[in-house]
Amino acid sequence: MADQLKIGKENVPINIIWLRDNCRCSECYDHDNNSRKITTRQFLKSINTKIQDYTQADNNLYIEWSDGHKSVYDTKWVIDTWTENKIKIEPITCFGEELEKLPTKVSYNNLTQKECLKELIKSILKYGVGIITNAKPTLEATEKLVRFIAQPQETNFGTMWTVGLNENHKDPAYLNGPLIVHNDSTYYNESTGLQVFHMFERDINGKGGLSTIVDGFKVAEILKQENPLHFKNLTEIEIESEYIEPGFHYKCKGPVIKIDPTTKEIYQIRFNIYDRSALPPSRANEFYKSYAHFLEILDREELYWKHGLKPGTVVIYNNWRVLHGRTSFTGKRVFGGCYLSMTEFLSKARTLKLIS
Ligand SMILES: C[N+](C)(C)CCCC[C@H](N)C(=O)O
Ligand SMILES: O=C(O)CCC(=O)C(=O)O
Repeated sequence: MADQLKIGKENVPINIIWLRDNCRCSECYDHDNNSRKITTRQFLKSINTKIQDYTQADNNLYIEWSDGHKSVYDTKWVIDTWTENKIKIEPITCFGEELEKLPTKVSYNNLTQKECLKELIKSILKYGVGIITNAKPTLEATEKLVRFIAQPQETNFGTMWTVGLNENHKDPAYLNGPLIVHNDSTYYNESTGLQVFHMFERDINGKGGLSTIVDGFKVAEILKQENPLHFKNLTEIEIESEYIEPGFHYKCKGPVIKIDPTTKEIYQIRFNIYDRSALPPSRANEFYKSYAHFLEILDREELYWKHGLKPGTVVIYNNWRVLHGRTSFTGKRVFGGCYLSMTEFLSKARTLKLIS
């Protein structure tokens, strides 16, 4: 017997073992707790069962199995799940100017409205950037607004953090030199998902200190167009990032461009010049040539959105996509913010039905 059953108007072929594995009857699945109920032994037996009989009626699929088990499925659910027909928001890759113009700006007071919160999250999913205006420039107010999305992530930098105010972290971010655009926490096993920045205090006579923002997905797209082999190398060759400070020693290996093995879509850029460790990459020559090409693209002016962070305006970046840096500066410059984990951010987007 064939190992597939063709169902629905379009005769979509569905794998039979998978069908049985995903029986949604109350014996196999606990709908109250959203979890499978089946025992190991039942599972091992179910692998070998065949379809005895089946009918399709009223948008349902009824199956009688060779071991006597009976299943009823919603036909559309089966087809959508098997074909991975998900609700999603495709990223739109941007040059610098677009990064400035396209992201949604939501006023702080409107965040209590579900539709406005959805607009903000949609913007982060689409462009990698979301902006909140009319916020009070304090760490407390920033925390309050961030919590509309998810709880801030506790890391070695704290939960809500400030930069420019007696910190004791030994990292160039806390000095006043220029920072080449990068992604943060490339050394964590799961890099932080979102990065929230809010300027609290800036010396009016201070020079520089502009934020530099680049869409990393755009850089990867350009690299792929210009040299598919360089692109492939950066999706395959793993490099290590490392971060050390008293009490902490993080290390994580991975490629610069992470792609989903099934969909082939890019889902993370892991680029940080400062935290790249000395561990030799495999295929070193190929790696360096490809990495140099990535850097050479990063030198192009048209990719940059350059702006001064302002008190009252909170900028949120997808740290798995957007690279951020800054120009060197003089004078007092105090900003704060936090990280949000990608896990929590995506969970929120799902509860708002923006993605599935
Ligand atoms: C954002 N905050 C100032 C808290 C931390 C900075 C972390 C800097 C580190 N080199 C990295 O890129 O991950
Ligand atoms: O000073 C800034 O604007 C950015 C600092 C930075 O890159 C960071 O904290 O990760």
